[in-house]
Amino acid sequence: MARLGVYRDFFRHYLKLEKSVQDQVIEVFSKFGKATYAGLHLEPVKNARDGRMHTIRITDFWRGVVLAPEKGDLYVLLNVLQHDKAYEWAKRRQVTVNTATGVIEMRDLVTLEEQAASITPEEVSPLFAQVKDADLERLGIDAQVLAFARTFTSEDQLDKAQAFFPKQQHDVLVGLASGMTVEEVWASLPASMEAAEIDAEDVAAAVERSPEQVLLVSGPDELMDAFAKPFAFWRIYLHPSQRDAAYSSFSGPARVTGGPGTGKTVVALHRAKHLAEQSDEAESVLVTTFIRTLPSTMEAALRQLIDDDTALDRIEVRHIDGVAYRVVTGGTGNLAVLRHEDEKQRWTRVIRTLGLPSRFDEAFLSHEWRQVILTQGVTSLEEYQQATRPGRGRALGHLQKGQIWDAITAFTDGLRADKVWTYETICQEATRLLEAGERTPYRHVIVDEAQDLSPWHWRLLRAATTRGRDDLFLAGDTHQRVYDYRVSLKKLGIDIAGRSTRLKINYRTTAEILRWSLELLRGERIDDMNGGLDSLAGYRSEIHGAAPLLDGYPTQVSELEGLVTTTRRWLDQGVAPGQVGVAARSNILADQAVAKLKASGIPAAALAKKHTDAEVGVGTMHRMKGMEFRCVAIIGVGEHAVPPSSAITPADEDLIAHHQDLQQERCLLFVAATRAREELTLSWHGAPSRFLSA
Ligand SMILES: Nc1ncnc2c1ncn2[C@@H]1O[C@H](COP(=O)(O)OP(=O)(O)OP(=O)(O)O)[C@@H](O)[C@H]1O
Repeated sequence: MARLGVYRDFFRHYLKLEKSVQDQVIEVFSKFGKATYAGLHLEPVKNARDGRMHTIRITDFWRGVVLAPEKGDLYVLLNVLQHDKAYEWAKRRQVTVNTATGVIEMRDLVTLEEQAASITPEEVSPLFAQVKDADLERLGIDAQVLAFARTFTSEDQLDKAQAFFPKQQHDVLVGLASGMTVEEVWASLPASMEAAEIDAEDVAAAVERSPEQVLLVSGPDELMDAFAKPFAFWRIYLHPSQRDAAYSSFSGPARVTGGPGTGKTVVALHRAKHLAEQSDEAESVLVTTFIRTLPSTMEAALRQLIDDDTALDRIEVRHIDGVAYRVVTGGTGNLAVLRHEDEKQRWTRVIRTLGLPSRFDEAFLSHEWRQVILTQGVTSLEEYQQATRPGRGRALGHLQKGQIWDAITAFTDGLRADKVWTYETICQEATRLLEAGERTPYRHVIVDEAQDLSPWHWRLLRAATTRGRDDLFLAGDTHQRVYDYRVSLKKLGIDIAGRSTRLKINYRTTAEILRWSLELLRGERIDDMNGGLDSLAGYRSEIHGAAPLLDGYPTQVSELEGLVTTTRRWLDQGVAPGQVGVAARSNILADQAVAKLKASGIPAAALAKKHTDAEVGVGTMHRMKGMEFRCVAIIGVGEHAVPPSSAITPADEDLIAHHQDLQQERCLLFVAATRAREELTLSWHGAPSRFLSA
């Protein structure tokens, strides 16, 4: 009986096929197991560079490319393309066995040879001058790739070679070019083997050794499952820099940074797996974040990633506020948490009772409490008088600080007396309890979207984690910060010096969408949470597609009509409704979009509610955090809506806060735009947002 493997890279391409072709792919291959070679109707490809390339009929117009090793009954579905393209693709490709790891690898042999022939040697110093041939060979670089790589003088040339080099060899070269040592790259290779054990001719054995590249399915059910959740089966293969960040041992806190879509969450998940598999205590690994929607998706992803139930049980995935809540309640009982409206009323009462001047209104006081008092951990008037107020431009005199301190004390005393809490006070209390106690609940803590945590969250995590090797691991990107907190990790006792990895390849978004999105942040000075500035230098995508579409409309009614047309176009192209995301700056507009789509017969639901794969997901830009969709429409990007004036401190009131608010709004639009995998549209009515004018 024939056995089938699916090349993992194909899953990404599969998503873009029309639904009818997708269905036919499943139909053809679900019968695969029952067939013998003769019954498979595999056609050899004439003039192929690799004689193992075959094709199989999917429909009259589409063919699957299948690798059929000479020995055995194992076949690998490599791609599905239109008839002529399938033959052309198969003709050019060659499958070989990597000499260091024994896994299979594929190259576009024809392009590689053409490119190699067109090279004129340059006078500049070569990119890999420091690396010896013997080391490159030990890392699995074969003679053809080695000869070509020796001609590279820039990372740009190496980038371009990605299109035709074998993936693992390319990854090795990228690792070396980014400054990793030969030993570091060697350690990052998935299970390197002794050269003597590798039979370069035995492709079937190599396929068996390549679970990261080929998903071997045991029968039609598993095949259906894989095609029903293609992303899950495709996300496993890690780049050396990702593998290094996820699987290294660090002497203290470490972090991974990188622009949107570079796989930081994937790294965080692999790190959780790695630490849990190594650990021997129950529930000793915490995975946490400030983004409400993330814990459930991360938990589901961990279940897919980890087979061992014992390791899985050692991991707790919890929202950061939930971590604090559990420490304070001890896991039983409830705390009364103040609603936003009630907090406002309490501030108003305090202002009235103390007769504060009108400039110290409820918004000012709640900001001062969070941004200065809680952020710096101020506990007395004396400390407050000394405290600097970065980001709070309005100067305060001694007397005024006294008034504000009285108001804030009255507010917090009131909370205590009435036994009501805010998430901040729960966090403070949890930290106090942990610092006073003898045991820390976690041995390892992994934080995703770390840029959005506040100083009191960091204090809590520091107090909750046993200090030592691999204690804290942060994944984040300050270019995506959409909340107010700017922290210095070092000042909070979290020193990541020398233990930071920056990822550069965006696996989600096309180069066209990325280029457009990056323009939104051009010239912005973005901090790195560690006293310096962050940079996205070298950040890139190797996937290509259409440029974003920008559309202005005369009225909101016509703009929402436009949204319906765009969404229909995507659905007609075969995009599943759940793979379409609609983002708006305000909840009101998001609700209107849901209503309009539904009234037009398009299934849609708010992302805040339980949104299924059969519905277009609509939400605020904040809600889009950490998500991804094949197609994204950002609506209402008008002059007054993005940024909304309510979110921007007036310049004459506080210039620093004004600039920070504007930057945060730009980051928010950047986050929404970079959720799109393939297509992005932005629309507005009236005049466009000032962010679009660049
Ligand atoms: N090595 C890889 N090969 C292929 N796909 C990858 C790889 N790493 C990550 N991806 C895919 O790229 C997408 C983005 O990954 P992920 O969500 O982890 O990125 P991120 O850096 O956390 O993004 P963001 O900061 O925008 O939330 C996902 O679809 C993921 O499966």
